[in-house]
Amino acid sequence: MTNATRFGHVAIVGRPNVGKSTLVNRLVGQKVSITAPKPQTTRHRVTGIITEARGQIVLIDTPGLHQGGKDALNRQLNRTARSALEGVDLILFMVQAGQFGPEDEDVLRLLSQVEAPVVLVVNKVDLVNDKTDLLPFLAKVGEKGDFAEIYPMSARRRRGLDGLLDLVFSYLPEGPIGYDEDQVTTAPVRFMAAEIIREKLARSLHDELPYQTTVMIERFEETDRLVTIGAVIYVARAGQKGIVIGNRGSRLKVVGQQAREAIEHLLEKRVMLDLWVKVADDWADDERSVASLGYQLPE
Ligand SMILES: Nc1nc2c(ncn2[C@@H]2O[C@H](COP(=O)(O)OP(=O)(O)OP(=O)(O)O)[C@@H](O)[C@H]2O)c(=O)[nH]1
Repeated sequence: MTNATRFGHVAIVGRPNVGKSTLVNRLVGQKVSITAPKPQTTRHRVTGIITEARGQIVLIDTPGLHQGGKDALNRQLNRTARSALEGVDLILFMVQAGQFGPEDEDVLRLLSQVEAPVVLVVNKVDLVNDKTDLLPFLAKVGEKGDFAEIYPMSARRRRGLDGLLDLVFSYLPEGPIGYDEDQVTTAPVRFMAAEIIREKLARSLHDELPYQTTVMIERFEETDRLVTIGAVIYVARAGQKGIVIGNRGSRLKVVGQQAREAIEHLLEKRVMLDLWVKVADDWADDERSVASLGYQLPE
């Protein structure tokens, strides 16, 4: 018997809308707390850390599994996605039960270039009424790649979360945990605040959201009772500004209100949130501006 802990980095990849954020929130929300990327983790964008007695799982975000445009940002995102997948210990490739389309094929293609074991996570099984329908699907998608395991679950219904954690831990190498627990629980939340704002915006805009939208936190001041946050939503073109702001500011107001409430919930403190929308002129086509907005350019 050994009491050694396990520690490793795990990337969750999959086409948009498959349930990745839901899974991260469920895993992180249920087990510990949320963290922001530390300066030294330049290669990996950390979205959450799960700490248990048996070890620590660092969840990695892979921006850039986008399709479509061939502009600088898109190329950059794909490079970022590939480099984010280098050096991870495990990849969770998420698909939706009963669906495997061209977007899933694209993600799969990206995965063929990486070395880490890939677990095929089949999410939203709650949407499949007759579970016997699931078996042929699992068999079919299972043959599309070299998967270490196939794991059906439902992130939204919280079905299969504990099993997934067991599975993930079994793939992580033994080693000391990389983040101390204090740091995890008191970690900076600027990054999360930006993600929350972007998420509320995405929900409000549905498919209208231009993927070149970036949220930057420009001000973050915390006192015992109040957190004051100033954030800028950058859009690529002037025409998109109106979409984000909405009729007489209605959309921005709703997004701001929802984001504020979510951040208050996260911080357990009152939050003052100021949102601005700015046009970052053509930054999607300018690699230097892309870098200055937070995406790293490869050497
Ligand atoms: N029925 C069902 N819906 C789910 C499940 N998991 C996630 N969803 C829903 O699917 C939608 C998309 O989920 P997200 O977690 O935002 O998906 P995502 O993969 O992070 O999407 P992107 O951020 O666009 O890449 C949301 O409405 C979720 O509530 C599930 O297990 N069952």
